[in-house]
Amino acid sequence: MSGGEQKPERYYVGVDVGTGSVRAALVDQSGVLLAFADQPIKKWEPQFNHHEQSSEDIWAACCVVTKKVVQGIDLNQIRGLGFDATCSLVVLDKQFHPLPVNHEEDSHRNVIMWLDHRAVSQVNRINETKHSVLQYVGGVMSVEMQAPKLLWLKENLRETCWDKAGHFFDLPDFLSWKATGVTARSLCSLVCKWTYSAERGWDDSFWKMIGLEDFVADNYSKIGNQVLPPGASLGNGLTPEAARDLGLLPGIAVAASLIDAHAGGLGVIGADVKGHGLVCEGQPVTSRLAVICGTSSCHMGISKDPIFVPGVWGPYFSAMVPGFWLNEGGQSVTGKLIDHMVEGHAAFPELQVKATARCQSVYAYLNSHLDLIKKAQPVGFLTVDLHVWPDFHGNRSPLADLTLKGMVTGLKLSQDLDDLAILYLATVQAIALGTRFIIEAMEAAGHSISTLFLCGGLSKNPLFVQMHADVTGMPVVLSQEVESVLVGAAILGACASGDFASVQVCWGESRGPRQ
Ligand SMILES: Nc1ncnc2c1ncn2[C@@H]1O[C@H](COP(=O)(O)OP(=O)(O)O)[C@@H](O)[C@H]1O
Ligand SMILES: O=C(CO)[C@H](O)[C@H](O)COP(=O)(O)O
Repeated sequence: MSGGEQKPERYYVGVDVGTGSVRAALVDQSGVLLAFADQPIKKWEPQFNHHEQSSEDIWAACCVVTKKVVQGIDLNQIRGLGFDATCSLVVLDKQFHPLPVNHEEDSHRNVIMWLDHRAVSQVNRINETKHSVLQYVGGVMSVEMQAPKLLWLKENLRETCWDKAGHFFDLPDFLSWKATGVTARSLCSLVCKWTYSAERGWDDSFWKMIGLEDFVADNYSKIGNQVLPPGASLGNGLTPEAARDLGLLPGIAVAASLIDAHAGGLGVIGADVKGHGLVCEGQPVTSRLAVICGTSSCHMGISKDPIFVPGVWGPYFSAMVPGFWLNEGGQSVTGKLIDHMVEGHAAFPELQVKATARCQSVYAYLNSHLDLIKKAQPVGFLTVDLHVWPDFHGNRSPLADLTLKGMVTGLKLSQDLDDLAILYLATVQAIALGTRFIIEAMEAAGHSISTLFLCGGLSKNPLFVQMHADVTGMPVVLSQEVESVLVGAAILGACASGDFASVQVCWGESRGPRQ
C-alpha cells in the first residue's frame, strides 16, 4: 500500500485463517507489518478423508490474535479490517447456530474442511452431467468444492443437518458475516468454489440437474444472493458485539473477504520489482505466477482474456484481481505431505532430539544435514535413485484425478537420519516438479509465465524455494514482507475503509522483493 496524501497514522488489521492456525497482523498505510500474532485451531478427522472444524473455535482464535496485534494502539487509528480463510464449508441453522456435519451429531463440528474428500460419489455424479459450469473449473469439478459437499449433506444428514440448515457459508464469508451481521458473499468465494459467474450469476439448471433444486426455489438465500467484490465495505462495519469480541471499535470498515490463497496472490503478484534485475521487470503482471504454499499449494496466474486450462481451476473473472481472469492450479497437500513424510519416518524422534539440541526447527536441521552429506555434489543429486510421487491426497492439477495416490520408489533396508533427509529432499523435489507440471499445462493453454512469486509457510524454507527455482528454471521472488497473505487481508480492510480506491492502488513500492 502506498499512502500518497493520507496521514501516516492509519492502520488496518488483516486476519488470515489457514488450515492449521489463525494469524492476524496490524499493517500501516505503506503495507508494513507492525505486529503479528498466531493461534492454532482445532481439527477433527473422525474417519478417513473426513476433516472437520468448529466455526466457534475459529472465531475465538480470530479474537485472540486480533486483540494481541492491536495492543497499545489507539483504536481510533484502525480504519479497516479484512479477512481471508480457507475455502471450508460452514453450516448454520436458521438462527445462525452451528449444525453438525457429522453422523455423531456433534454440532461443535459444523465445518467441512476444504481438504475433506467425503463427497466422492457426489462429485463423480456432478462431473457426469458435463454441465457447462464445469468449463469454468478446469473441466472437472473438484471434490474440494462446495457443490459435492452440499449434496453429501442432503443425501447423508437430511434430518440432522440439511432440513434444519439456514445458511451455508464459505469460511471467509462466515467471518465477514460474524463481524458485521451482513450475509452478502464475496465474489471470490462464490466464483471459485460455488459455480457462481461474475457475468451471469447463478445457473439454475446446474443446481436442478445435480439434485440441489432447493437453492433455486428459495432464490439462493441459503448460499448467497447478494454478492460483493473483495474489498467492498460491508453494511455499517463492525457490530458492537463483534467489536467487543475482537477488541476493536464498532463501526470500523469490514471488507468483503478473500479465500486465503487469493489473499496471498493479491499480497504478492503486484509487487514492485524495479531495480532488482528481474526478468519480469517491464513485463505485464500476467507473466507472474503467485504460488501460495501452506498445507496445500495454489498456483495463481492472471490474464486479460479467459484461458481454459484442462485440469486447472478457472478461468474465474475478477475473483482475485478486479478486471482480470484467474486460473488456479493446485496441489492438495504440500506442507502437509512434507510433515507427513518427515514425522512418519523411523528416524524422526532422533531428528527432533538433534534439532532441539541446536535450537533449530526440524526443517532447518534437515537442510543443514543435507548440506553435510551432499559433499561436493549439488544437493539435488542425492536423490538420483529415490523418487516420490506426491499425490497422496489425489491430484488437484493438472490431472484433476482425486483417485491418485502417493508413491515412493528406491527405498533401502535402512532408516537412519540420512535416509530421512534424502526422503525429505525427494518429497520437496516432487512437489516442485508438480509445480512445473502445472506451469507447463498453463503455458500450453496460453499463459506466458516468467517469474514465480512464493508466499505462505513453506516459502520460509530455503530448500523448498531453491528447488522451485531449480526445477522450473524460473527466478523465485520472495516479498520483503514474509507474511504476504496477511498483507493481502489488510489490503482488503484498507480498500473497505475508503482510504484506497481499489485493491490495485494498494500495490506499492514498499512491497518489493526481499534482497
Ligand atoms: N520456517 C519454516 N520452515 C519450513 N517449513 C515451514 C516453516 N514454517 C512453516 N512451514 C511449513 O509450512 C506449512 C504450513 O504453512 P502455513 O502457511 O502456516 O499453512 P496454512 O495456511 O495451511 O495453515 C507446514 O507444512 C509447515 O511445516
Ligand atoms: O483451495 C484452496 C484455495 O482455493 C486452498 O488449498 C485452501 O484454501 C487451503 O489453503 P492452505 O493450504 O493455505 O491452508
